[in-house]
Amino acid sequence: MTSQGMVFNLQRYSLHDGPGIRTTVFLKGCPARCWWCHNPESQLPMPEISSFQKVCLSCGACFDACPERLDTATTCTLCGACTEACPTGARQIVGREMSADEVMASLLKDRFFYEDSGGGVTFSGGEPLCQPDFLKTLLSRCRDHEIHTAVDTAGLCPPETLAEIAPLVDLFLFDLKCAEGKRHLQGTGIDNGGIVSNLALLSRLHANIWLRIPVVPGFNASEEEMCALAKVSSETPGIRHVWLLPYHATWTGKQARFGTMATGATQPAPPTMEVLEVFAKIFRDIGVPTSIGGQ
Ligand SMILES: C[S@@+](CC[C@H](N)C(=O)[O-])C[C@H]1O[C@@H](n2cnc3c(N)ncnc32)[C@H](O)[C@@H]1O
Ligand code: SF4
Ligand code: SF4
Ligand code: SF4
Repeated sequence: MTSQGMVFNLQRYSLHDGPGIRTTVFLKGCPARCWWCHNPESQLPMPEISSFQKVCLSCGACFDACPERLDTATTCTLCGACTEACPTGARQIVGREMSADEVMASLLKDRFFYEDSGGGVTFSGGEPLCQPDFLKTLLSRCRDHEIHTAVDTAGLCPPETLAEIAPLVDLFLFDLKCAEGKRHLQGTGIDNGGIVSNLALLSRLHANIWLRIPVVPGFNASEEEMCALAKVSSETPGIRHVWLLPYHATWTGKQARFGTMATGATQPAPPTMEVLEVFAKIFRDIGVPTSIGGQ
């Protein structure tokens, strides 16, 4: 099993990625390009330079320090000279190769919080199933330490990978973003056929799945779409709970940060609580336990 992987963040005291107090390990790399993704820095599988314009003083120190004169598109070697020269932290390298030992040392620091709160460790991203060997190593090591694990995934992997990982995981947070194939492709850049069949496969292998649905205006925030997703939820045996995650617009600041533009993205207003309650009722009316927000 691989003992090295590409990590872009380790977030301690996380309260929204499963039960209790958790540490969330964000693995870098995702084949999808959801335009609303609040972690755009997770998408490329390799380290990258970020430049957060909101805290940039335009002082030019990064330009002066860079042997390539900031020609990042073609010649950046990720040497880090610009990030060291930056006085505000506006310029950073995101993503670094970490060993399983390093990650575990960090996770074990909080094991008493996990035990006291009924929490544990969540692997997210990016798409954590894109680094299956590293993920397997970390899941096995957590199990050795009796740490509860969750995997936050959009099901973007071959079915064999999912089948191998499933027995090592205590809880799946599985995203199904849209039941309608064409709309899914337009919003995420990925066909949902493999995701739907992976969810069906997982429901035969695992009895503890929470389905998470980001409610994104202009993409899936309609009664028609929620009815279709509610039907899938009620017909999929392992789904214990559905969470409707209200869209939020933190991605807009980050898009500036990474210099990438989302496809055709305007910034919609987040859904109101009234609308979310109407959507939640659609699920509850057919017997699917449903909450609003992440846990
Ligand atoms: C960044 S994703 C990483 C895991 C996996 N790739 C996925 O999409 O499920 C983690 C969670 O954040 C949610 N999410 C992403 N962008 C969001 C946004 N702008 N508003 C609300 N939830 C968002 C996703 O739907 C998913 O449940
Ligand atoms: S990491 Fe190095 S090469 Fe890349 S932009 Fe910064 S200083 Fe230039
Ligand atoms: S060094 Fe930092 S603050 Fe100065 S121009 Fe570069 S990114 Fe902006
Ligand atoms: S699948 Fe998840 S990580 Fe990948 S782009 Fe979509 S929200 Fe972001």
